[in-house]
Amino acid sequence: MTRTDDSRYLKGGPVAQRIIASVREDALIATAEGFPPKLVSITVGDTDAVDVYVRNQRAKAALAGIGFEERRFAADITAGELEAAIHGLNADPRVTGIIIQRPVPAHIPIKTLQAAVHPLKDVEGMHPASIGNIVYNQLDLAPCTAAASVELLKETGLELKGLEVVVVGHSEIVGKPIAFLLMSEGATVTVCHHMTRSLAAHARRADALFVAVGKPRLIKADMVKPGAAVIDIGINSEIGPDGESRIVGDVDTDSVKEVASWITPVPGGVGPLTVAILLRNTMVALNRQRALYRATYGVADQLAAE
Ligand SMILES: Nc1nc(=O)c2c([nH]1)NC[C@@H]1CN(c3ccc(C(=O)N[C@@H](CCC(=O)O)C(=O)O)cc3)C=[N+]21
Repeated sequence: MTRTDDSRYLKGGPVAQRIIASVREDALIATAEGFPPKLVSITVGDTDAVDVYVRNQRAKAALAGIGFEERRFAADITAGELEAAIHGLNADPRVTGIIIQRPVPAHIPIKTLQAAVHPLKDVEGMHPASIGNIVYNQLDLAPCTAAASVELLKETGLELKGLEVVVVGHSEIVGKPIAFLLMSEGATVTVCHHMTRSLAAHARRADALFVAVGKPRLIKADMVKPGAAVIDIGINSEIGPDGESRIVGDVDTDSVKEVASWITPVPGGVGPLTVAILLRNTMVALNRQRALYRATYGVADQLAAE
């Protein structure tokens, strides 16, 4: 490949900046109209990956003109107490969106908690109703990492209709939503997982290869079709040769970038864009709430706008 290294990289930063600038415009207008958006992040216990994500949410929410509040709960909180806190946030009209950071301690049933978040405030797109909407092709509010991954594929300019896509990983928060989002775009999607018999045979067919399994450097150059787009969603920490901890993806970037036409770097790829999509989802949630408010109370919104 004669292209410079840099041009192969699908960087999340520039796309995230574009999205955050657009979100900021809408957020400032909504705030001026008396409907300031506010995102509440729920963390239970302590995990590094969550702290990194929350830190970036706080920073980017400030840039986007969206209020941000982190609710931290001790790891020994009961599911009932947490559910009560969520219902309190559901009922609070000042709260636009609620995200429950994963993982939560083993004794907390995450699916029950996720379903406790009101669908109108489900800015992660993980409520069963939100996932159902994706199956019905309503894509304006999708799980953030999945939506960020598809957004980066669109940056390649590849025609998605009929595109041969392989998704490695079938998690409910990333792999499965990516498959549904891409099916909605007309792609031909294969989903691989730990029971798949020959991962390499499937991966080598892919015009676009999404990898979200949490295994450092799982995908090697001989598993990638020449010219493919490779979207690396892995966020693995490992100790580098200098003894320092660093973040690496699920793709062996140095070798794969010699075969692929596009590859997302880790860090600097899907991660920053995930945060921007979360903020865009917060504005989608606000607009849905205002539409419901208008439909329910009619003149109330006009009065607020005068
Ligand atoms: N309900 C839920 N949804 C999530 O999407 C979710 C979660 N829980 N729990 C934690 C993981 C982790 N996660 C990250 C997102 C972006 C970066 C990110 O911005 N990474 C930057 C580097 C950040 C830095 O080093 O400051 C990058 O890749 O360039 C990191 C981690 C989302 N997660």
